[in-house]
Amino acid sequence: MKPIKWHLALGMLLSCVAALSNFGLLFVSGWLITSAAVAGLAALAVSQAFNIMLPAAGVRFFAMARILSRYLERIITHDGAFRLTSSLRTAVYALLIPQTPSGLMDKRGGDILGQFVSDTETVSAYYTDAAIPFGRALCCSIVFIGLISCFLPIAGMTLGAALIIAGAIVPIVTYWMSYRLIKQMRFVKSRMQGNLAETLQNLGELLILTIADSSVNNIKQDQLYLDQGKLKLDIIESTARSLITVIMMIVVLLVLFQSISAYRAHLLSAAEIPMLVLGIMAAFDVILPLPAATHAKIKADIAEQQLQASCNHTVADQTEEDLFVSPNAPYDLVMKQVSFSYPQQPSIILDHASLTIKQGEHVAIVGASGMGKSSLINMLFSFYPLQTGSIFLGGVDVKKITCDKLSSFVSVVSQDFHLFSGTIKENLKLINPEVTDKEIKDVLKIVQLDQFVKELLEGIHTFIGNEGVRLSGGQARRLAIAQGLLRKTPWLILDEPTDGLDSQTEQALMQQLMTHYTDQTIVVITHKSEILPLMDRVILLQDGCFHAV
Ligand SMILES: Nc1ncnc2c1ncn2[C@@H]1O[C@H](COP(=O)(O)OP(=O)(O)OP(=O)(O)O)[C@@H](O)[C@H]1O
Repeated sequence: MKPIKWHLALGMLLSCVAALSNFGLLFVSGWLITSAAVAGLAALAVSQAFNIMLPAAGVRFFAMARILSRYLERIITHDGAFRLTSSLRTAVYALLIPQTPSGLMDKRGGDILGQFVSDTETVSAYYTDAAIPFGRALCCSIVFIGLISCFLPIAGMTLGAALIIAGAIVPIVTYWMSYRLIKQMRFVKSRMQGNLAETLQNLGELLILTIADSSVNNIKQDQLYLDQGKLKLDIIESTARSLITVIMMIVVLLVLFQSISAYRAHLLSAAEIPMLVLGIMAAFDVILPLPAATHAKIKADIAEQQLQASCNHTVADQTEEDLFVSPNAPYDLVMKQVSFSYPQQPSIILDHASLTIKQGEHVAIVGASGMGKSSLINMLFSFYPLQTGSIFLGGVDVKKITCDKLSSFVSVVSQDFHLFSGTIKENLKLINPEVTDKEIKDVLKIVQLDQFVKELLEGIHTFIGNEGVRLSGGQARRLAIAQGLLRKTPWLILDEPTDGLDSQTEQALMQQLMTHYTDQTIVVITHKSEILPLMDRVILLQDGCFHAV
């Protein structure tokens, strides 16, 4: 973060230099043009050679400084904003990941994606779109008032009062008028993104159920609200800008009258009158972007609140030392007096339940639907806190084992497994890059996919589509099991591994697993009674307790 800070400070400095150069350019040009007009350029050059050369050089200097500083400012500030976005995204990602999935339980995928992409961008844009305009306006205003006061103190005071009204009061009123609307728009935008993501994801089902139209209508309505909101914000912003312009015109007129009076009193030369007037106009150049900057600030404030709310959930209270905690062999699982229910859910999944599974055992967990068999995986990985009791793996409380570490000991093939958009081989290599073609062949044989792959024109190089859409449900599930097997962990948990398989393939798959993985602990969560005889032990989960069958 330290190098970025310097980057951001340099951007702010260059932005101020650009604004001061612009002011200097108009200020000095005003003097030069009028001097030339009043005295006649040739006569002036002859009579006041030094005085004409100096402002002319000043004009060139300020013109060059303005171009150069604006160019450098753009490069530095935008580079700074990109760096800020990337470091913010990294930080948000690092905070979001450990919460999975309990901290994100009340959020939708589209929402999280929207937050990750647009909120981080909006917060970073605070720097270019809000911090720089406000910082520049503050710093430069002090310089402008000081300079104008040197020539005509009353003009400096008039400018000061006007800058306070235009640069502080107008933005405060803009903030007050826009905050609620922007907040509501942020909410509607997030809802629309969520709806859009879900509609696209489930388009097939929505079309079959003929409810796609209502989804599309919801999205259209939200878009309409956003368009109308954008129009209102534009009106507020342009009204505020117009108000600033009106204030500027009034100040210009006032300063003009004050300058003429000062000229008559021989306190000011004729050439200094347009210089002050042009200076006043240039001073307002730093105030005009403030209504837009106010909107950027509101958006960044709201985005920051949302990000903080998302990132502040903490799940496992692990310490730095826990990063080095590892289960010890033998990797037996011991559950002691565990009680568990999901947050804000009345049903009790486990009620002071105890269970031991020894390393190398092949165990089936059965029970009626909704009893909480799959939830055991969430408990093992500490995704949700237990109400009572503890779970130990290899003698270590799983609460102390980081998710990363635990997953190097336990592979889970859940019911909602995930396949990547790529080939069969790529999906397997992604899980274990070291895996050889021979190992791939062997594992495909174990999961009963060898024959199917042999018949494919491109074999293991066949593209399976997003989430494996080009495979049947049973084939996709077996590929997911192959992924789990290639992780080569001491523990393998398979949630409904034979769902969607004919009984012959089911038996062949389970037999292969049982004979090839004798050292591995295999826990199968299942409803299929046909595979139970192949297991060492069957455990029934009923009414929050484990029962031997
Ligand atoms: N993430 C979650 N948040 C809140 N409640 C949940 C969550 N996951 C599951 N549940 C609830 O917990 C209960 C147990 O669900 P679980 O999926 O563990 O049951 P199961 O025995 O595996 O069911 P099935 O055999 O049908 O797969 C259900 O009532 C379910 O609604």
